Amino acid sequence: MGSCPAQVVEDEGDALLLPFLQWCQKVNIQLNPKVYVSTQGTVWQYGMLAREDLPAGEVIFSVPRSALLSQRTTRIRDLLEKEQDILDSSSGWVPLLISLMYEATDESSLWAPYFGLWPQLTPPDLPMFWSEDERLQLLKGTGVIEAVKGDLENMEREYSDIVLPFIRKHPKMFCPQKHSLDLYKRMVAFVMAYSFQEPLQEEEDDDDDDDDDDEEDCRKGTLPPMMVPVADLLNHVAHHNAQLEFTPESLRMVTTRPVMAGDELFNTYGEMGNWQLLHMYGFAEPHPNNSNETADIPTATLQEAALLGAESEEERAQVRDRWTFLCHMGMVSEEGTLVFGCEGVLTEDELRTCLKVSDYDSAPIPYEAGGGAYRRYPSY
Ligand SMILES: C[S@@+](CC[C@H](N)C(=O)[O-])C[C@H]1O[C@@H](n2cnc3c(N)ncnc32)[C@H](O)[C@@H]1O
Repeated sequence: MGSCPAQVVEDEGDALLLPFLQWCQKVNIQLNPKVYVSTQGTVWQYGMLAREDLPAGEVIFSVPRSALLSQRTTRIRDLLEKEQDILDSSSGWVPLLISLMYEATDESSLWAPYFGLWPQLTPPDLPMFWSEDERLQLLKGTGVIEAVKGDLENMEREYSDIVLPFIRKHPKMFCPQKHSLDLYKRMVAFVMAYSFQEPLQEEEDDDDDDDDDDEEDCRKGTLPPMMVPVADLLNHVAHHNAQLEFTPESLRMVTTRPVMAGDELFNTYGEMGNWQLLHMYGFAEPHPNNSNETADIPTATLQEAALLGAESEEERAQVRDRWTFLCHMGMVSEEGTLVFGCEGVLTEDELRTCLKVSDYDSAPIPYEAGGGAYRRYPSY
């Protein structure tokens, strides 16, 4: 499958691509010659396109695990392991973020040609970089405003409470001027929009030397995110035509349906509505392309509506009492959300409960279950 870099770069005008593709060859990332990387003919900057027709099931590239950039592969891996107790955080992203700050600011890093694709390490234009006024004006009524508020608070707290003390403890390797809060935020944006999270394997090999590490990594029910060069050049659409597969030796991007010559190859970043895409990736799919689109209504809004509909103080008191009771029971919460997908309600149990709380207990629920739990995102 391997091919020389010049075969996989179409727009030779892009001076950054060729060194990156030469690096890919050096680290044994195998690119199928039937595809090429380009900034021309893609939905957003870098992307991958088919040079020839591709059948479903074709491997378009494979990335050996040694080329992944994670807290396990960075040159500061031993230090991160030694300091893991002070690097613990609710997001679980701190070790990767420190690894990225270290590798991205060192020209001798193995991953320097990878970071070289984004000069000045300019992150995508996520709403977290917009002004608060812009967010309030342009994103009113979406979940993005609250989500970004939480992200910014988390980032600032994590940087001052965990990252800065770590940086000061290791002055030979880090300095606060270079490894600043601004750089930290940009790295968070890269992790948000470019990283991958490997699904947890159900069975662990008992003899595996890495068992203790894996246990540590899995303690929050997910493995930590990692950077996957080349895989992160693919853009996303809901109706995607490729997806990433994980094998013990490598990660492989495989077509999920036939792709015609000239078409862009699209990965899936997950089943996400437009507000979630905007929050995490800074774009939304034009209507009606996003088959994962949802309308999300905070459960608290339903309670407010029930209170407005109550006709007496006694009825209002009843609504409040029932709501408080169900909050105590853990059946609804102030932060909960009702999610309506294109095909039906994705949070049917919560909707049923809320309607009961809201004194509409005799009303039939006119929706079919949409199937599947509402996908949650890391609180970043
Ligand atoms: C994993 S990167 C993909 C590579 C990216 N095109 C680049 O040039 O670096 C994810 C970013 O690509 C862009 N992107 C991905 N899919 C997109 C789409 N369908 N429409 C617009 N932008 C998209 C967004 O800026 C997103 O944050």
